[in-house]
Amino acid sequence: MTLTTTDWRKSAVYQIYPKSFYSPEGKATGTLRGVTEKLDYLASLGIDYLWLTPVYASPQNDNGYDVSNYYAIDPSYGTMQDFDDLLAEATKRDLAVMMDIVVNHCSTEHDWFKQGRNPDSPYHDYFIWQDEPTNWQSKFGGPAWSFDEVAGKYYLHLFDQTQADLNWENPRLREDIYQMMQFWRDKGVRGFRLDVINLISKDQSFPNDPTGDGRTFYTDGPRVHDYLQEMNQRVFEGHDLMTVGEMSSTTLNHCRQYSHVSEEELKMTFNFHHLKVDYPDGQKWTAAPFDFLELKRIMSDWQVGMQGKAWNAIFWCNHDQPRVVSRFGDDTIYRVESAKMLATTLHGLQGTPYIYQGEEIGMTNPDFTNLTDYRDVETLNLYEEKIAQGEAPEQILAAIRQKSRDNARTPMQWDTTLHAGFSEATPWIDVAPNYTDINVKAAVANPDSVFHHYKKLIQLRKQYDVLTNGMYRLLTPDDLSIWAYERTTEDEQLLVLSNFYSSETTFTLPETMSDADVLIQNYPDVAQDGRNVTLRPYESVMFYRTT
Ligand SMILES: O=P(O)(O)OC[C@H]1O[C@H](O[C@H]2O[C@H](CO)[C@@H](O)[C@H](O)[C@H]2O)[C@H](O)[C@@H](O)[C@@H]1O
Repeated sequence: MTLTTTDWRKSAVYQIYPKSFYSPEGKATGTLRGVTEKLDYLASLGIDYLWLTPVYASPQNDNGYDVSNYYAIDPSYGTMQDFDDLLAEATKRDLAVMMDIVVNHCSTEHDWFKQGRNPDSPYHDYFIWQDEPTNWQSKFGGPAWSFDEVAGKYYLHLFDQTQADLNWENPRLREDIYQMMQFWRDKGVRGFRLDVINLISKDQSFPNDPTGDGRTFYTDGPRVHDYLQEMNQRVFEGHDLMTVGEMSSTTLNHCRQYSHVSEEELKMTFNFHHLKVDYPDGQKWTAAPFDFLELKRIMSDWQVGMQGKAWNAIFWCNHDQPRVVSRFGDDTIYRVESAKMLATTLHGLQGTPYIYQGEEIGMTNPDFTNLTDYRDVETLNLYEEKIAQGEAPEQILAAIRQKSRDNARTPMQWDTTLHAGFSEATPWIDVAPNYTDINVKAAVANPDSVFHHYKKLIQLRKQYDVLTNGMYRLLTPDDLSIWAYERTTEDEQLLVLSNFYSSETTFTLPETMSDADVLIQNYPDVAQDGRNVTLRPYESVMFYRTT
Protein backbone atom coordinates (compact mmCIF):
# COMPACT_ATOMS: atom_id res chain seq x y z
CA MET A 1 0.00 0.00 0.00
CA THR A 2 1.27 3.50 -0.78
CA LEU A 3 0.57 6.55 1.36
CA THR A 4 -2.77 8.27 1.03
CA THR A 5 -3.22 11.99 0.53
CA THR A 6 -4.13 12.47 4.19
CA ASP A 7 -0.73 11.18 5.28
CA TRP A 8 1.63 13.39 3.32
CA ARG A 9 2.19 15.89 6.15
CA LYS A 10 3.65 13.11 8.30
CA SER A 11 5.98 11.80 5.64
CA ALA A 12 9.72 12.18 5.08
CA VAL A 13 11.49 12.52 1.74
CA TYR A 14 14.92 11.14 0.84
CA GLN A 15 16.83 12.86 -1.95
CA ILE A 16 18.97 10.75 -4.25
CA TYR A 17 21.66 12.21 -6.47
CA PRO A 18 21.91 9.11 -8.69
CA LYS A 19 25.24 10.07 -10.22
CA SER A 20 26.87 9.64 -6.80
CA PHE A 21 24.66 6.97 -5.26
CA TYR A 22 25.68 3.48 -6.39
CA SER A 23 26.80 1.59 -9.49
CA PRO A 24 26.50 -2.19 -9.21
CA GLU A 25 27.69 -2.38 -12.84
CA GLY A 26 31.09 -0.94 -11.91
CA LYS A 27 30.68 2.37 -13.74
CA ALA A 28 32.26 5.72 -12.85
CA THR A 29 28.77 7.15 -12.27
CA GLY A 30 25.83 5.77 -10.34
CA THR A 31 22.85 4.17 -12.11
CA LEU A 32 19.12 3.52 -11.71
CA ARG A 33 19.83 -0.13 -11.03
CA GLY A 34 22.07 1.10 -8.25
CA VAL A 35 19.11 2.90 -6.68
CA THR A 36 16.89 -0.18 -7.05
CA GLU A 37 19.47 -2.36 -5.33
CA LYS A 38 19.54 -0.03 -2.33
CA LEU A 39 15.77 0.22 -1.86
CA ASP A 40 15.76 -2.12 1.14
CA TYR A 41 18.26 0.17 2.87
CA LEU A 42 16.09 3.21 2.13
CA ALA A 43 12.93 1.45 3.30
CA SER A 44 14.71 0.49 6.53
CA LEU A 45 15.27 4.18 7.26
CA GLY A 46 11.50 4.65 7.23
CA ILE A 47 11.23 7.32 4.55
CA ASP A 48 8.13 7.59 2.36
CA TYR A 49 9.26 9.35 -0.81
CA LEU A 50 12.40 9.17 -2.95
CA TRP A 51 13.23 12.29 -4.92
CA LEU A 52 15.51 11.50 -7.85
CA THR A 53 17.49 14.44 -9.21
CA PRO A 54 17.25 14.55 -13.03
CA VAL A 55 17.90 11.29 -14.85
CA TYR A 56 16.67 12.46 -18.27
CA ALA A 57 18.83 12.53 -21.38
CA SER A 58 21.30 15.35 -20.97
CA PRO A 59 24.77 16.46 -22.04
CA GLN A 60 25.42 16.65 -18.28
CA ASN A 61 26.97 20.12 -18.31
CA ASP A 62 25.04 20.75 -15.09
CA ASN A 63 24.69 17.09 -14.06
CA GLY A 64 21.28 16.64 -15.63
CA TYR A 65 19.76 20.07 -14.89
CA ASP A 66 20.33 20.63 -18.61
CA VAL A 67 17.73 18.31 -20.12
CA SER A 68 17.95 17.44 -23.83
CA ASN A 69 14.98 15.01 -23.86
CA TYR A 70 12.35 14.96 -21.11
CA TYR A 71 10.99 11.61 -22.28
CA ALA A 72 14.23 9.62 -22.24
CA ILE A 73 16.54 8.27 -19.56
CA ASP A 74 20.16 9.31 -19.93
CA PRO A 75 22.14 6.22 -21.03
CA SER A 76 24.65 6.81 -18.24
CA TYR A 77 21.83 5.99 -15.76
CA GLY A 78 20.41 3.03 -17.73
CA THR A 79 17.21 2.55 -19.70
CA MET A 80 13.50 3.27 -19.40
CA GLN A 81 13.11 -0.38 -18.43
CA ASP A 82 15.50 0.24 -15.51
CA PHE A 83 13.34 3.18 -14.50
CA ASP A 84 10.15 1.11 -14.69
CA ASP A 85 11.81 -1.61 -12.61
CA LEU A 86 12.80 0.98 -10.02
CA LEU A 87 9.21 2.26 -9.84
CA ALA A 88 7.81 -1.24 -9.45
CA GLU A 89 10.34 -2.26 -6.79
CA ALA A 90 9.84 1.01 -4.90
CA THR A 91 6.07 0.54 -4.88
CA LYS A 92 6.48 -2.98 -3.48
CA ARG A 93 8.29 -1.40 -0.53
CA ASP A 94 5.71 1.37 -0.07
CA LEU A 95 8.13 4.00 -1.36
CA ALA A 96 6.85 6.68 -3.73
CA VAL A 97 9.13 8.13 -6.41
CA MET A 98 9.32 11.88 -7.12
CA MET A 99 10.80 13.24 -10.35
CA ASP A 100 12.77 16.45 -10.67
CA ILE A 101 11.12 18.70 -13.24
CA VAL A 102 13.51 21.23 -14.79
CA VAL A 103 11.42 23.58 -16.89
CA ASN A 104 12.77 27.05 -16.27
CA HIS A 105 15.30 26.10 -18.92
CA CYS A 106 16.37 23.19 -21.10
CA SER A 107 19.65 22.20 -22.71
CA THR A 108 20.72 23.94 -25.88
CA GLU A 109 21.02 20.33 -27.14
CA HIS A 110 17.24 19.91 -26.82
CA ASP A 111 15.49 19.61 -30.15
CA TRP A 112 13.35 22.64 -29.24
CA PHE A 113 16.43 24.83 -29.07
CA LYS A 114 18.10 23.30 -32.11
CA GLN A 115 14.98 24.07 -34.18
CA GLY A 116 14.19 27.27 -32.33
CA ARG A 117 17.45 28.92 -33.42
CA ASN A 118 15.71 29.39 -36.76
CA PRO A 119 13.50 32.51 -36.37
CA ASP A 120 10.92 30.94 -38.71
CA SER A 121 10.51 27.80 -36.62
CA PRO A 122 7.48 27.43 -34.32
CA TYR A 123 10.03 26.59 -31.62
CA HIS A 124 11.74 29.98 -31.87
CA ASP A 125 9.16 31.38 -29.50
CA TYR A 126 9.88 28.59 -26.97
CA PHE A 127 12.90 30.69 -25.92
CA ILE A 128 13.59 34.28 -24.93
CA TRP A 129 15.39 36.34 -27.56
CA GLN A 130 16.58 39.95 -27.62
CA ASP A 131 18.43 42.00 -30.23
CA GLU A 132 20.38 43.70 -27.45
CA PRO A 133 21.26 42.06 -24.12
CA THR A 134 20.37 43.59 -20.76
CA ASN A 135 22.93 43.73 -17.95
CA TRP A 136 21.46 40.65 -16.21
CA GLN A 137 23.99 38.20 -14.82
CA SER A 138 23.93 34.41 -14.99
CA LYS A 139 23.73 32.65 -11.62
CA PHE A 140 26.76 30.65 -12.71
CA GLY A 141 28.82 33.76 -13.52
CA GLY A 142 29.11 36.04 -16.55
CA PRO A 143 26.29 37.59 -18.60
CA ALA A 144 22.84 35.98 -18.71
CA TRP A 145 22.56 36.54 -22.47
CA SER A 146 24.59 34.80 -25.18
CA PHE A 147 24.62 35.54 -28.87
CA ASP A 148 23.40 32.80 -31.19
CA GLU A 149 24.90 33.00 -34.67
CA VAL A 150 22.01 31.18 -36.38
CA ALA A 151 19.24 33.24 -34.79
CA GLY A 152 21.28 36.42 -35.05
CA LYS A 153 19.99 37.36 -31.57
CA TYR A 154 20.82 36.94 -27.89
CA TYR A 155 19.03 34.21 -25.88
CA LEU A 156 18.50 34.32 -22.13
CA HIS A 157 20.14 31.77 -19.80
CA LEU A 158 19.90 32.47 -16.09
CA PHE A 159 22.28 29.53 -15.51
CA ASP A 160 24.97 28.09 -17.81
CA GLN A 161 24.99 29.21 -21.44
CA THR A 162 24.00 25.66 -22.39
CA GLN A 163 20.79 26.04 -20.30
CA ALA A 164 18.47 28.26 -22.36
CA ASP A 165 15.51 29.78 -20.50
CA LEU A 166 12.09 28.70 -21.75
CA ASN A 167 9.43 31.22 -22.70
CA TRP A 168 6.46 30.49 -20.44
CA GLU A 169 4.47 33.26 -22.12
CA ASN A 170 3.99 30.82 -24.99
CA PRO A 171 0.90 28.61 -24.36
CA ARG A 172 2.23 25.90 -26.71
CA LEU A 173 5.35 25.53 -24.62
CA ARG A 174 3.27 25.29 -21.45
CA GLU A 175 1.08 22.63 -23.02
CA ASP A 176 4.14 20.60 -24.01
CA ILE A 177 5.43 20.80 -20.45
CA TYR A 178 2.13 19.70 -18.91
CA GLN A 179 1.93 16.77 -21.32
CA MET A 180 5.44 15.72 -20.37
CA MET A 181 4.52 15.85 -16.66
CA GLN A 182 1.37 13.84 -17.35
CA PHE A 183 3.54 11.21 -19.04
CA TRP A 184 5.60 10.70 -15.84
CA ARG A 185 2.54 10.93 -13.62
CA ASP A 186 0.71 8.29 -15.66
CA LYS A 187 3.75 6.03 -15.46
CA GLY A 188 3.25 5.92 -11.68
CA VAL A 189 5.52 8.68 -10.43
CA ARG A 190 4.01 9.98 -7.17
CA GLY A 191 5.48 13.46 -6.93
CA PHE A 192 7.37 16.30 -8.53
CA ARG A 193 10.15 18.56 -7.32
CA LEU A 194 10.11 21.65 -9.52
CA ASP A 195 13.52 23.18 -10.13
CA VAL A 196 13.80 26.99 -9.63
CA ILE A 197 10.12 27.17 -10.54
CA ASN A 198 9.67 30.72 -9.23
CA LEU A 199 11.92 32.02 -12.03
CA ILE A 200 9.67 31.02 -14.94
CA SER A 201 7.82 34.32 -15.37
CA LYS A 202 9.97 37.21 -16.53
CA ASP A 203 9.10 40.91 -16.68
CA GLN A 204 8.33 41.17 -20.38
CA SER A 205 9.80 44.64 -20.70
CA PHE A 206 13.24 43.10 -19.95
CA PRO A 207 14.69 46.21 -18.32
CA ASN A 208 18.30 46.75 -17.33
CA ASP A 209 18.82 46.38 -13.59
CA PRO A 210 20.42 49.58 -12.31
CA THR A 211 21.22 48.14 -8.87
CA GLY A 212 21.51 44.37 -9.17
CA ASP A 213 21.99 41.31 -11.36
CA GLY A 214 18.48 41.34 -12.82
CA ARG A 215 16.85 38.93 -10.35
CA THR A 216 14.14 41.41 -9.31
CA PHE A 217 12.79 41.18 -12.85
CA TYR A 218 12.34 37.41 -12.93
CA THR A 219 12.13 36.14 -9.32
CA ASP A 220 8.51 35.44 -8.26
CA GLY A 221 7.62 37.16 -11.54
CA PRO A 222 4.34 38.68 -12.73
CA ARG A 223 2.53 35.52 -13.95
CA VAL A 224 4.19 32.81 -11.88
CA HIS A 225 1.12 32.09 -9.72
CA ASP A 226 -1.09 31.89 -12.82
CA TYR A 227 1.27 29.36 -14.38
CA LEU A 228 1.42 27.21 -11.24
CA GLN A 229 -2.36 27.25 -10.92
CA GLU A 230 -2.63 26.20 -14.53
CA MET A 231 -0.09 23.41 -13.96
CA ASN A 232 -2.02 22.30 -10.91
CA GLN A 233 -5.24 22.06 -12.90
CA ARG A 234 -3.62 20.31 -15.87
CA VAL A 235 -1.35 17.89 -14.03
CA PHE A 236 -1.95 17.58 -10.27
CA GLU A 237 -5.69 17.92 -9.70
CA GLY A 238 -7.40 14.64 -8.85
CA HIS A 239 -4.08 12.81 -8.39
CA ASP A 240 -2.26 11.79 -5.25
CA LEU A 241 0.96 13.71 -5.89
CA MET A 242 3.57 15.26 -3.66
CA THR A 243 4.62 18.59 -5.14
CA VAL A 244 7.43 20.83 -3.95
CA GLY A 245 8.79 23.94 -5.59
CA GLU A 246 12.39 25.04 -5.32
CA MET A 247 12.06 28.78 -4.78
CA SER A 248 15.19 30.74 -5.51
CA SER A 249 15.65 33.98 -3.50
CA THR A 250 11.92 34.06 -2.78
CA THR A 251 9.75 35.75 -0.13
CA LEU A 252 7.51 34.50 2.64
CA ASN A 253 4.49 36.16 1.06
CA HIS A 254 4.98 34.38 -2.24
CA CYS A 255 5.59 31.03 -0.53
CA ARG A 256 2.36 31.43 1.42
CA GLN A 257 0.62 31.54 -1.91
CA TYR A 258 2.67 28.85 -3.69
CA SER A 259 1.97 26.32 -0.95
CA HIS A 260 -1.27 27.69 0.50
CA VAL A 261 -3.36 25.14 2.39
CA SER A 262 -6.01 25.45 -0.32
CA GLU A 263 -3.50 23.57 -2.55
CA GLU A 264 -4.22 25.59 -5.68
CA GLU A 265 -0.55 25.57 -6.65
CA LEU A 266 1.91 23.27 -4.80
CA LYS A 267 1.96 21.33 -1.57
CA MET A 268 5.15 22.90 -0.22
CA THR A 269 8.17 25.07 -0.96
CA PHE A 270 11.91 25.06 -0.42
CA ASN A 271 13.48 28.39 0.38
CA PHE A 272 17.18 29.02 0.93
CA HIS A 273 17.40 32.03 3.22
CA HIS A 274 18.58 29.95 6.20
CA LEU A 275 21.42 28.57 4.09
CA LYS A 276 22.87 32.01 3.41
CA VAL A 277 23.86 32.71 7.01
CA ASP A 278 27.47 32.05 6.05
CA TYR A 279 27.39 34.47 3.09
CA PRO A 280 28.87 37.67 4.59
CA ASP A 281 27.13 40.69 2.97
CA GLY A 282 25.31 38.25 0.72
CA GLN A 283 28.59 36.99 -0.81
CA LYS A 284 28.56 33.21 -1.24
CA TRP A 285 32.18 32.94 -2.32
CA THR A 286 33.79 34.21 0.86
CA ALA A 287 34.92 31.70 3.48
CA ALA A 288 33.17 32.67 6.73
CA PRO A 289 31.66 31.21 9.92
CA PHE A 290 27.87 31.03 10.11
CA ASP A 291 25.69 33.54 11.96
CA PHE A 292 23.80 31.44 14.53
CA LEU A 293 21.39 34.17 15.64
CA GLU A 294 20.40 34.76 12.03
CA LEU A 295 19.92 31.04 11.45
CA LYS A 296 17.44 30.83 14.35
CA ARG A 297 15.73 34.06 13.39
CA ILE A 298 15.22 33.15 9.74
CA MET A 299 14.01 29.60 10.35
CA SER A 300 11.72 30.81 13.14
CA ASP A 301 10.26 33.54 10.95
CA TRP A 302 9.44 30.94 8.30
CA GLN A 303 7.93 28.61 10.90
CA VAL A 304 5.67 31.31 12.29
CA GLY A 305 4.99 32.92 8.92
CA MET A 306 3.83 29.70 7.26
CA GLN A 307 1.99 27.96 10.08
CA GLY A 308 -1.73 27.51 9.52
CA LYS A 309 -1.41 29.07 6.07
CA ALA A 310 1.06 27.09 4.00
CA TRP A 311 3.66 24.33 4.28
CA ASN A 312 7.48 24.33 4.46
CA ALA A 313 9.84 21.75 3.05
CA ILE A 314 12.48 21.64 5.81
CA PHE A 315 16.06 20.72 5.02
CA TRP A 316 19.71 21.29 5.82
CA CYS A 317 21.27 19.58 2.83
CA ASN A 318 20.82 18.99 -0.85
CA HIS A 319 23.03 18.47 -3.89
CA ASP A 320 23.84 22.21 -4.04
CA GLN A 321 24.81 22.71 -0.40
CA PRO A 322 27.83 21.79 1.71
CA ARG A 323 27.37 18.96 4.21
CA VAL A 324 25.52 20.29 7.25
CA VAL A 325 27.73 18.61 9.85
CA SER A 326 30.72 20.44 8.35
CA ARG A 327 28.75 23.66 8.06
CA PHE A 328 26.75 24.13 11.27
CA GLY A 329 28.20 21.28 13.36
CA ASP A 330 31.65 19.88 14.09
CA ASP A 331 32.91 17.30 11.60
CA THR A 332 35.85 16.25 13.79
CA ILE A 333 35.51 15.26 17.47
CA TYR A 334 31.79 15.96 17.85
CA ARG A 335 30.70 14.70 14.44
CA VAL A 336 28.19 12.18 15.76
CA GLU A 337 26.79 14.45 18.49
CA SER A 338 26.47 17.45 16.19
CA ALA A 339 24.97 15.47 13.29
CA LYS A 340 22.30 14.14 15.68
CA MET A 341 21.73 17.57 17.22
CA LEU A 342 21.17 19.13 13.79
CA ALA A 343 18.81 16.33 12.84
CA THR A 344 16.74 16.73 16.02
CA THR A 345 16.57 20.50 15.61
CA LEU A 346 15.30 20.20 12.04
CA HIS A 347 12.95 17.26 12.53
CA GLY A 348 11.23 18.98 15.45
CA LEU A 349 10.06 21.78 13.16
CA GLN A 350 6.83 22.03 11.21
CA GLY A 351 7.10 20.95 7.60
CA THR A 352 8.18 17.98 5.56
CA PRO A 353 11.77 16.88 6.28
CA TYR A 354 14.05 16.18 3.34
CA ILE A 355 17.11 14.00 3.95
CA TYR A 356 19.89 14.17 1.39
CA GLN A 357 21.83 10.98 0.67
CA GLY A 358 24.61 10.48 3.20
CA GLU A 359 23.19 13.02 5.66
CA GLU A 360 21.65 10.12 7.57
CA ILE A 361 25.12 8.71 8.30
CA GLY A 362 26.72 12.10 9.02
CA MET A 363 28.78 12.41 5.82
CA THR A 364 31.14 15.42 5.80
CA ASN A 365 32.65 17.78 3.23
CA PRO A 366 35.59 16.03 1.54
CA ASP A 367 38.06 18.92 2.07
CA PHE A 368 39.50 18.67 -1.42
CA THR A 369 42.77 20.56 -1.77
CA ASN A 370 43.12 21.11 -5.53
CA LEU A 371 40.93 22.77 -8.09
CA THR A 372 41.34 19.63 -10.21
CA ASP A 373 39.33 17.71 -7.58
CA TYR A 374 36.23 19.76 -8.43
CA ARG A 375 33.74 19.01 -11.21
CA ASP A 376 30.87 21.47 -10.73
CA VAL A 377 30.22 23.99 -13.52
CA GLU A 378 29.34 26.72 -11.00
CA THR A 379 32.57 26.17 -9.05
CA LEU A 380 34.78 26.08 -12.13
CA ASN A 381 33.17 29.18 -13.69
CA LEU A 382 33.50 31.01 -10.40
CA TYR A 383 37.20 30.17 -10.14
CA GLU A 384 37.90 31.56 -13.61
CA GLU A 385 35.88 34.69 -12.91
CA LYS A 386 37.65 35.43 -9.60
CA ILE A 387 41.08 34.79 -11.10
CA ALA A 388 40.24 37.24 -13.89
CA GLN A 389 39.26 39.76 -11.20
CA GLY A 390 42.72 39.35 -9.63
CA GLU A 391 41.76 37.37 -6.52
CA ALA A 392 44.46 35.11 -5.02
CA PRO A 393 44.02 31.40 -5.90
CA GLU A 394 44.41 30.30 -2.23
CA GLN A 395 41.65 32.67 -1.16
CA ILE A 396 39.28 31.41 -3.84
CA LEU A 397 40.09 27.79 -3.00
CA ALA A 398 39.35 28.40 0.69
CA ALA A 399 35.87 29.60 -0.24
CA ILE A 400 35.38 26.74 -2.69
CA ARG A 401 36.41 24.19 -0.06
CA GLN A 402 33.70 25.55 2.24
CA LYS A 403 30.95 26.36 -0.29
CA SER A 404 31.29 24.30 -3.47
CA ARG A 405 28.29 22.23 -4.47
CA ASP A 406 30.70 19.33 -4.97
CA ASN A 407 30.88 19.01 -1.17
CA ALA A 408 27.55 17.21 -1.43
CA ARG A 409 28.33 15.26 -4.57
CA THR A 410 31.08 12.88 -3.50
CA PRO A 411 30.09 9.21 -3.77
CA MET A 412 27.82 7.69 -1.16
CA GLN A 413 29.89 5.87 1.45
CA TRP A 414 28.53 2.34 1.65
CA ASP A 415 31.36 0.39 3.28
CA THR A 416 35.13 0.21 3.75
CA THR A 417 35.92 -1.46 0.42
CA LEU A 418 37.54 0.24 -2.57
CA HIS A 419 35.79 3.53 -3.51
CA ALA A 420 33.58 3.16 -0.43
CA GLY A 421 31.61 0.41 -2.14
CA PHE A 422 30.18 2.96 -4.61
CA SER A 423 31.59 1.20 -7.67
CA GLU A 424 34.51 -0.94 -8.73
CA ALA A 425 35.51 1.77 -11.20
CA THR A 426 37.23 5.01 -10.28
CA PRO A 427 34.32 7.37 -9.51
CA TRP A 428 33.66 10.53 -11.53
CA ILE A 429 34.54 12.54 -8.42
CA ASP A 430 36.73 11.41 -5.54
CA VAL A 431 35.32 9.68 -2.48
CA ALA A 432 35.79 11.58 0.80
CA PRO A 433 38.83 10.03 2.50
CA ASN A 434 36.94 9.36 5.77
CA TYR A 435 34.79 6.57 4.25
CA THR A 436 36.58 3.90 6.26
CA ASP A 437 35.02 5.40 9.43
CA ILE A 438 31.84 6.90 8.05
CA ASN A 439 29.82 4.43 6.00
CA VAL A 440 26.39 2.82 5.82
CA LYS A 441 27.54 -0.63 6.87
CA ALA A 442 29.05 0.65 10.12
CA ALA A 443 26.12 3.02 10.78
CA VAL A 444 23.45 0.35 10.37
CA ALA A 445 25.35 -2.04 12.64
CA ASN A 446 25.70 0.51 15.47
CA PRO A 447 22.45 1.24 17.35
CA ASP A 448 23.93 4.56 18.56
CA SER A 449 24.75 5.82 15.09
CA VAL A 450 23.48 8.91 13.30
CA PHE A 451 21.49 6.55 11.03
CA HIS A 452 19.44 5.13 13.92
CA HIS A 453 18.86 8.65 15.23
CA TYR A 454 17.35 9.70 11.89
CA LYS A 455 15.28 6.55 11.80
CA LYS A 456 13.81 7.35 15.19
CA LEU A 457 13.07 10.96 14.24
CA ILE A 458 11.18 9.81 11.15
CA GLN A 459 9.12 7.43 13.30
CA LEU A 460 8.36 10.10 15.91
CA ARG A 461 6.82 12.35 13.26
CA LYS A 462 4.36 9.63 12.36
CA GLN A 463 3.59 8.96 16.01
CA TYR A 464 3.20 12.43 17.60
CA ASP A 465 0.66 14.78 16.14
CA VAL A 466 2.36 17.81 17.72
CA LEU A 467 5.27 17.38 15.29
CA THR A 468 2.87 17.91 12.40
CA ASN A 469 0.43 20.41 13.81
CA GLY A 470 2.05 22.08 16.82
CA MET A 471 2.36 25.87 16.81
CA TYR A 472 5.99 27.00 16.88
CA ARG A 473 7.52 29.48 19.33
CA LEU A 474 11.20 30.42 19.59
CA LEU A 475 12.27 30.65 23.24
CA THR A 476 15.89 31.81 22.93
CA PRO A 477 16.22 34.43 20.16
CA ASP A 478 19.30 36.06 21.72
CA ASP A 479 21.09 33.10 23.27
CA LEU A 480 24.49 32.74 21.61
CA SER A 481 24.58 28.93 21.73
CA ILE A 482 21.12 27.48 22.46
CA TRP A 483 18.23 27.15 20.06
CA ALA A 484 15.22 26.29 22.22
CA TYR A 485 11.74 26.16 20.77
CA GLU A 486 8.38 24.76 21.66
CA ARG A 487 5.57 23.29 19.62
CA THR A 488 2.11 23.11 21.09
CA THR A 489 -1.32 21.79 20.28
CA GLU A 490 -4.36 21.85 22.54
CA ASP A 491 -3.25 18.68 24.28
CA GLU A 492 0.45 18.22 23.57
CA GLN A 493 3.59 20.20 24.28
CA LEU A 494 7.03 19.64 22.80
CA LEU A 495 10.26 21.39 23.72
CA VAL A 496 13.43 21.06 21.63
CA LEU A 497 16.71 22.19 23.21
CA SER A 498 19.87 22.28 21.11
CA ASN A 499 23.36 23.46 21.93
CA PHE A 500 25.01 24.47 18.65
CA TYR A 501 28.52 24.75 20.11
CA SER A 502 31.23 22.75 21.91
CA SER A 503 31.08 24.62 25.23
CA GLU A 504 28.77 23.47 27.98
CA THR A 505 25.81 25.72 28.69
CA THR A 506 22.63 25.64 30.78
CA PHE A 507 18.94 26.12 30.21
CA THR A 508 16.10 26.50 32.70
CA LEU A 509 13.06 24.51 31.70
CA PRO A 510 9.66 26.16 31.77
CA GLU A 511 7.76 24.96 34.85
CA THR A 512 5.34 22.89 32.81
CA MET A 513 8.17 20.86 31.27
CA SER A 514 10.14 20.03 34.43
CA ASP A 515 8.84 16.47 34.58
CA ALA A 516 8.29 15.97 30.84
CA ASP A 517 9.28 12.78 29.02
CA VAL A 518 12.32 12.67 26.76
CA LEU A 519 11.44 11.56 23.22
CA ILE A 520 14.97 11.63 21.80
CA GLN A 521 18.43 12.74 22.91
CA ASN A 522 22.01 12.46 21.70
CA TYR A 523 23.76 11.71 25.02
CA PRO A 524 23.08 8.59 27.13
CA ASP A 525 21.26 10.68 29.78
CA VAL A 526 19.94 14.19 30.42
CA ALA A 527 22.00 16.25 32.89
CA GLN A 528 19.01 17.71 34.73
CA ASP A 529 18.85 19.15 38.22
CA GLY A 530 15.27 20.22 38.92
CA ARG A 531 14.43 22.64 36.14
CA ASN A 532 18.07 23.24 35.18
CA VAL A 533 19.47 21.30 32.27
CA THR A 534 23.18 21.32 31.48
CA LEU A 535 23.70 21.00 27.76
CA ARG A 536 26.99 19.36 26.87
CA PRO A 537 28.82 19.95 23.54
CA TYR A 538 26.26 19.80 20.74
CA GLU A 539 23.71 18.21 23.05
CA SER A 540 20.11 18.15 21.99
CA VAL A 541 17.02 16.92 23.82
CA MET A 542 13.39 16.70 22.74
CA PHE A 543 10.97 16.86 25.72
CA TYR A 544 7.30 15.97 25.47
CA ARG A 545 4.19 16.05 27.63
CA THR A 546 0.46 15.86 27.21
CA THR A 547 -1.48 18.72 28.73
O1 LIG B 1 20.30 30.44 -3.86
P1 LIG B 1 18.98 30.75 -4.50
O2 LIG B 1 19.03 31.94 -5.42
O3 LIG B 1 17.88 30.89 -3.46
O4 LIG B 1 18.59 29.52 -5.44
C1 LIG B 1 18.40 28.20 -5.01
C2 LIG B 1 19.25 27.25 -5.83
O5 LIG B 1 18.97 27.51 -7.22
C3 LIG B 1 19.77 26.82 -8.18
O6 LIG B 1 19.56 25.43 -8.09
C4 LIG B 1 18.82 24.64 -9.00
O7 LIG B 1 18.87 25.04 -10.36
C5 LIG B 1 20.12 24.89 -11.04
C6 LIG B 1 19.84 25.04 -12.51
O8 LIG B 1 18.90 24.08 -12.92
C7 LIG B 1 20.83 23.55 -10.77
O9 LIG B 1 22.19 23.67 -11.17
C8 LIG B 1 20.77 23.16 -9.31
O10 LIG B 1 21.38 21.91 -9.10
C9 LIG B 1 19.32 23.21 -8.90
O11 LIG B 1 19.09 22.73 -7.59
C10 LIG B 1 21.25 27.12 -7.88
O12 LIG B 1 22.09 26.45 -8.79
C11 LIG B 1 21.62 26.72 -6.47
O13 LIG B 1 22.99 27.02 -6.19
C12 LIG B 1 20.73 27.46 -5.48
O14 LIG B 1 20.97 26.96 -4.18
